[in-house]
Amino acid sequence: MRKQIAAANWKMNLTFKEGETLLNEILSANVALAPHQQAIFAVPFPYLTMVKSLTDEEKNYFVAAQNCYNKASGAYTGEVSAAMLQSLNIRYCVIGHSERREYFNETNAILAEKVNICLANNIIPIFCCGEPLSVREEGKQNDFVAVQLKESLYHLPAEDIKKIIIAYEPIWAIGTGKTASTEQAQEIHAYLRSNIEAQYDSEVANTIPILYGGSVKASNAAEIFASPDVDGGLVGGASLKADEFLAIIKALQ
Ligand SMILES: O=C(CO)COP(=O)(O)O
Repeated sequence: MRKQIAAANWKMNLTFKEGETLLNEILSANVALAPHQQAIFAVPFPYLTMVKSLTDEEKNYFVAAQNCYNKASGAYTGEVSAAMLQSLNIRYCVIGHSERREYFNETNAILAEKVNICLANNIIPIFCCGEPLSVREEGKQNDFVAVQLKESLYHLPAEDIKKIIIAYEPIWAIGTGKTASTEQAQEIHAYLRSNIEAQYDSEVANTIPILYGGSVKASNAAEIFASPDVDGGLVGGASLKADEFLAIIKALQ
């Protein structure tokens, strides 16, 4: 059975204390997750050890970094390496969020390096893809995401790409309150899976969880997650409120 994942992306929000309070509120609800379900909290670097110490991996609650650098180590002031994350036993890292692509000029080629360095350090990339509004309006979204996968993931052998989580986040739906319709999400998730199958095989394609991101909230999560090729969500704004994110965790199928 494919993993079903509710992933919180706190982005650059919350003080340490606010983050700790939010997390404690969520964890104290003790929502039981089935073996194929996971809740993952992608938090700012300074909060990783706090979140790591509070989340119980045996109960399928995990912490993730939001980024790492594409070089192993050295004179890169201000950057954080995958090896550093591994040394904190962090198991997941968001790679290629559209905000990083846009504001930090992360190209598909750089993201391929980040994917490689994560895998080399036993960190599972949560690889983000998704098109801007102009591309959606032209109806070219499938071609757009296909290039993102090809240039950042398709150099990987089957045994490595199988470890990855993909998050499809249409840029026009991020933080806008506008979600892709259930049909739009299912359609492009099915396309992503068929593209992976064409490059690898159906076993690989059916193993990789594909999360939807973009204005997921308590009121729409269950409907979005019900689609056969949507395996959960990567959630921004609604992950900053305990009751909202708890409802999203409970909406996992
Ligand atoms: O970017 C996102 C998650 O990574 C989505 O953000 P929102 O849920 O705030 O739209």
